[in-house]
Amino acid sequence: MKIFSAAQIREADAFTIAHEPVSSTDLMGRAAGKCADWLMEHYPPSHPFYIFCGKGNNGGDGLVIAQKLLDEGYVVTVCLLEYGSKASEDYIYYYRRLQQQYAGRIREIADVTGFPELPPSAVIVDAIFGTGLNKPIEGWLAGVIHKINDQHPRHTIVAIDMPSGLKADTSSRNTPVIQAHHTLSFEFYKLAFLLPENAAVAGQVHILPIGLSPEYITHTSTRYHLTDLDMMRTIYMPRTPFSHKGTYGHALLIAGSRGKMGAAVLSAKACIRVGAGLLSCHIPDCGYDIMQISEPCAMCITDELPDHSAHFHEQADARYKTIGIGPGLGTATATASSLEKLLATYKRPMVIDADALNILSVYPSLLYQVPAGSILTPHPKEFERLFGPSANDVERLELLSKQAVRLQLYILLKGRYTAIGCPDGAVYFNATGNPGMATGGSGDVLTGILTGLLAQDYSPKAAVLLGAWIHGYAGDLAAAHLSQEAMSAADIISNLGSAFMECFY
Ligand SMILES: NC(=O)C1=CN([C@@H]2O[C@H](COP(=O)(O)OP(=O)(O)OC[C@H]3O[C@@H](n4cnc5c(N)ncnc54)[C@H](OP(=O)(O)O)[C@@H]3O)[C@@H](O)[C@H]2O)[C@@H](O)CC1
Ligand SMILES: Nc1ncnc2c1ncn2[C@@H]1O[C@H](COP(=O)(O)OP(=O)(O)O)[C@@H](O)[C@H]1O
Ligand SMILES: [K+]
Repeated sequence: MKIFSAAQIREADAFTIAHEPVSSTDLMGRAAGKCADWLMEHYPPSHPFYIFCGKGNNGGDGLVIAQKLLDEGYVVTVCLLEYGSKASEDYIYYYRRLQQQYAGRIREIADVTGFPELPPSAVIVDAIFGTGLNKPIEGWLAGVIHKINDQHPRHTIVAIDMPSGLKADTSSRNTPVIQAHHTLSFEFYKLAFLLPENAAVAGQVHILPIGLSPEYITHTSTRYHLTDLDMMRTIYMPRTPFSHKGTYGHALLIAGSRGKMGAAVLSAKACIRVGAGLLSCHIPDCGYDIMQISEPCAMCITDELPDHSAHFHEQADARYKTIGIGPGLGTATATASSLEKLLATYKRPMVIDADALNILSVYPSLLYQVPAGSILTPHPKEFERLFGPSANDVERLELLSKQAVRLQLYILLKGRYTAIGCPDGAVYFNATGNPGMATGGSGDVLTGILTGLLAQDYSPKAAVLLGAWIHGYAGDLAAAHLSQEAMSAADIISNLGSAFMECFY
């Protein structure tokens, strides 16, 4: 799914109005009508509604919602915020209609003292500002936003299109924003919903299709995308009947050190579970029994050193379709030196994670030696060590995209919506996964998955998109069976089979 900017959403709106054709008044009626239907499906008429409206088209949506709820017998109070701006034409149209039938339900608020007392079980609808927000909210309007947020523990807050105060494409850090329980957003995810810094504001996001022009959507390009199952089904490659283990590639995993062999085992298991043909693991001598017993499907090469690895560059030759390096590896000087030698000779796309990334952040010139098309998988702290700090999440995404282009790498920045920067500048957000995956070892599993997919001849782009998806999907199945609390990284691996079955069989 493409993620459009506020300006592109306005264009989509105008294109639809011109080409469907449909009047802008009717498009508002259609869009807001969907919200009213959603509200009536989720809240019976025993809930009194308080609908706060600005004077633009977001406010117009609020007026349409009010009219529909009142027509259906709901108890509605419409709070019009009078902040001096000129009302939009569609707002005026729907205001007149509401005024004719339900004048008694309308209140004007021009000051925070006009904020109503809310009865128990009231539902607040935030139709103050949407994608037309053009400056931070200040003065008494900010007071209203705070008053609404004060109700958060007692009353449900449903935002229309955007929580008011939230900017669609730029950071809204340290500005007043509605904290909604639900956001009913039209047609598209907005970038703002996917940023960790906005975790507290949008609540559950529900995308309501409103029939914006499919032609505009298809032909307009965007930097940001959200992955979905349809996209994954175009990427997934079923195994072929006459194939053999050679068809699916021989991967080399370089991982583990004393006390961190678990990371290597988790990666190895995941690599095998996504279908790599063969897996060899380069591990320190102390890990030999651990690996052989834990994962009999993997072959082992032990380093000359007992506790960490420093000779893996001697192994890393063209026999291997790809290499995954980093989980539990340690950052000893000898390990760093072996990584430097490996990067000087091995030229196929590989997966670089954890301690291998930490080594790169200490020796940044090595970043230029990483084979083009390789996948780096930093969590936010590792990303900052590699590429420096950012003032906010939007700037960090811009940095992600810029570095992916500059280095011609895929950079997978982990999080709730893992963001994948591509060498062409595009950024894909992964839609699967849950907080149960915030547990040691989840990232090691991801490294194994990505390595296993690259081994099978998935292109780096296909591997990184599918890998992030199936990792999160398996995590979601694990959480559904076990709870987010009880699941472990090993349970992500156990659920990879069901994830493939559900998504692709
Ligand atoms: N996507 C679609 O296709 C469809 C979209 N639709 C809806 O349209 C919405 C966008 O509507 P929009 O463009 O009229 O802007 P909106 O968010 O109402 O804000 C404008 C108002 O806010 C004011 N204002 C802004 N910032 C302010 C501030 N900080 N402090 C104070 N005032 C501020 C601004 O005042 P001004 O600056 O002009 O004086 C003006 O009054 C969109 O989110 C969706 O809900 C549907 O109806 C139909 C299909
Ligand atoms: N709240 C969350 N929602 C979705 N995915 C999550 C969440 N928290 C963590 N994850 C995923 O779990 C993995 C954690 O990786 P990482 O931090 O490297 O863990 P570790 O180093 O312990 O293996 C990442 O793929 C990340 O996207
Ligand atoms: K809103």
